[in-house]
Amino acid sequence: MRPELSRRLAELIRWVDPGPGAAHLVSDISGWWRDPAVLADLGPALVAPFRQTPPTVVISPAVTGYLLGPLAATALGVGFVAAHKPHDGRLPPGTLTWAQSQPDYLGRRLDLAVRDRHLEAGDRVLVVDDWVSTGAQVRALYEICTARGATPVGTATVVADCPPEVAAELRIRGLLTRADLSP
Ligand SMILES: O=P(O)(O)OC[C@H]1O[C@H](OP(=O)(O)OP(=O)(O)O)[C@H](O)[C@@H]1O
Repeated sequence: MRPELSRRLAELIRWVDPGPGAAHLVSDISGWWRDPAVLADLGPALVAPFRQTPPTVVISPAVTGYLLGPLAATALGVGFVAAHKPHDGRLPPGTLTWAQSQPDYLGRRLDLAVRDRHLEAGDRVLVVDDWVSTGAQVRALYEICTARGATPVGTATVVADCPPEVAAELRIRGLLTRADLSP
């Protein structure tokens, strides 16, 4: 099942020219959600490496992470926590824990925020995202978990496009690497 899923994930990516001045093509991964077999298989495949040390909750950053995190959480039978990227002065309600990321793949230092009441001391947290490049956003989420007294157990991602030492340090497990993809 795993090689078939990997092949379909790679097939379904489209590469798009984002417009004038762009240095390279960007990926359009919307096809992953349009394919019913991929949609059914993604959650179980993402969480498989983490079943022996079961997480108590899944967390994902806005916005594409919100599409994948609940699939992974459902596969594990645990809940899901949304990590917001506040913009336009709009914040989620309630008491929040924040972290600012290191420069991400676009050089952005992003603020990430999680509602305190959804992460508890003792939670074992699995981060889920579609694509990890520098690991900056993952690292910020690990900081939030630690600040709440929770333990990040690792990151499940579709594409682990980060240096091996980053993947090892942050315990990132991906279904694909850049080498699996084109161009
Ligand atoms: O490893 P990093 O350098 O931190 O980059 C990876 C992150 O960047 C992308 O999200 P983006 O912030 O572009 O938001 P999106 O999901 O709305 O596309 C991607 O979905 C990851 O969350």
